[in-house]
Amino acid sequence: MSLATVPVQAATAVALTGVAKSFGAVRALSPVDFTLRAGECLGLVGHNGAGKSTLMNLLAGVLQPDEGVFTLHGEAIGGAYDVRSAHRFGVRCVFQELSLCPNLSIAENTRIAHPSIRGLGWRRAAARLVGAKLDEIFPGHGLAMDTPVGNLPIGQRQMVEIARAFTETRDKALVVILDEPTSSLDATAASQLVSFVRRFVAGERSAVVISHKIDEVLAATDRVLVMRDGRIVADRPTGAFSRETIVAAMGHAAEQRVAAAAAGARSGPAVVTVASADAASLPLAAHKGEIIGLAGLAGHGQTSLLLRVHEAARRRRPGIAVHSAVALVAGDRQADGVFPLWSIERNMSPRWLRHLTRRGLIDLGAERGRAEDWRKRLALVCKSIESPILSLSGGNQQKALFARALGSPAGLVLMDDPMRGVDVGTKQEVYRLIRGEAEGGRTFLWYTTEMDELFHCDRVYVFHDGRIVREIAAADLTEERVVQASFEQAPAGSAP
Ligand SMILES: Nc1ncnc2c1ncn2[C@@H]1O[C@H](COP(=O)(O)OP(=O)(O)OP(=O)(O)O)[C@@H](O)[C@H]1O
Repeated sequence: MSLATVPVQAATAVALTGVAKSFGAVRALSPVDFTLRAGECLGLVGHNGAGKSTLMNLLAGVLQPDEGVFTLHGEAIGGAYDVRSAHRFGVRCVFQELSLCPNLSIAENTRIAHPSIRGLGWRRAAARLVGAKLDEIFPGHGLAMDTPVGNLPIGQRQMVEIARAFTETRDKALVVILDEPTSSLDATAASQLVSFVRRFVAGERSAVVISHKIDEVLAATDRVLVMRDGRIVADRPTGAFSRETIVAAMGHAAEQRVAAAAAGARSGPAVVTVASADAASLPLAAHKGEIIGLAGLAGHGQTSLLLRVHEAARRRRPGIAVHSAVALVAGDRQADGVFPLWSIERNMSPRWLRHLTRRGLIDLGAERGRAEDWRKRLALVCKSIESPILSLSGGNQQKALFARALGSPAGLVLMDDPMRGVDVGTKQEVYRLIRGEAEGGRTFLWYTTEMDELFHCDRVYVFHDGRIVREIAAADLTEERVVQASFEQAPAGSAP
């Protein structure tokens, strides 16, 4: 990187001037100028693969720029800039692909990010610091600091990653980057985080929020930068944007709500039934052609139900009957989704292969053709579908998982909060696809933490504490009903 001093205003916390980054032939970032002011919460939005994470990984010292000048808190960086230098300047990052070690406890993971916690009793000190931060950001989180992180569901892991980034020792957190911080949080935790970030920047500290949840960006930020194909294409105070103008600046067509509830969808045969576990839980049934939403606070049994149904398709599970082949779109793509050493194409095709086999041999041409078709349908941004899956941005990896499930012949598709990190334009395409597939007779069980997505469902089951406490038909669905039911201890029957 070429280094020189650039003049900056006193209130500028970060100025990156003319920074560019390529990965081989992929130009991830054209030279861009980026500034972040002290006391500001900046929203960074753009389509999947626009270059948001790359730009922030440069600021976090994870990647080195090909060219450009860095100035932090008025000081021009005069040498190599890496993760350690970023930490010294108070730059912290909450990564989209969580960076916690699964075999270590919450306290031990905190120590890794904060080397100044040392000496006798470091574990207790780390537990106290991160525990206090969790209490401050997510009151009522209920986490024990000696729990191995790998035992936590993804939403709680995301909370730990966030609290760890904001934890302060003698090293202060001055600039915190949050890359898709609420992608696995339910609405309550997400709004706790937004309130905390507003308090955080009320002093002279700054935050950058990367998100595909546009309403959240509008609520949390002071200014919004829109990126497109490695460039910054719009930079305005948040108040000067609306949801529609942000979506348009990203290069997406205007959003349209897909018609909900296919009339009479329920009349088909049951594809899956789950008996009630006890008197405090309702049974579940999904019929051919139905889109069934699973709602409630994160971690209240929705994912575990999907996994039990998935297992029941292979071997008998008490109380669950599955009358179809199943495909799963994993929500925790790092743990359950991608095959990290395989190409994009190979990651898409495992569920299709049986149908692409001729005389015991895989028809590679057909596999390639189908993968190319899904690449186009989902606007997957990549140089080639033969590239490694890990060369894709997070949202594009998620699209490959969609292609794997939707391209399979399975009659029942299980979706575990599958839109994590997927951009607004692709979501619209996927919603249309799901509705079209349902009309063609496919059944969907769809757990989502995004309230808006429940309105694409024909019926919704609300979970609390591992039980189904409410069934709501599309016609009766309101946000208030879902929120109210999320805190119910026992079934209240169908909505009136
Ligand atoms: N390690 C890598 N190797 C090759 N290409 C990469 C690598 N990391 C990122 N890219 C490419 O750089 C481009 C920008 O990716 P980036 O992750 O910055 O996008 P993004 O805007 O954060 O997307 P998303 O919303 O999906 O997270 C993409 O085309 C991506 O495929």
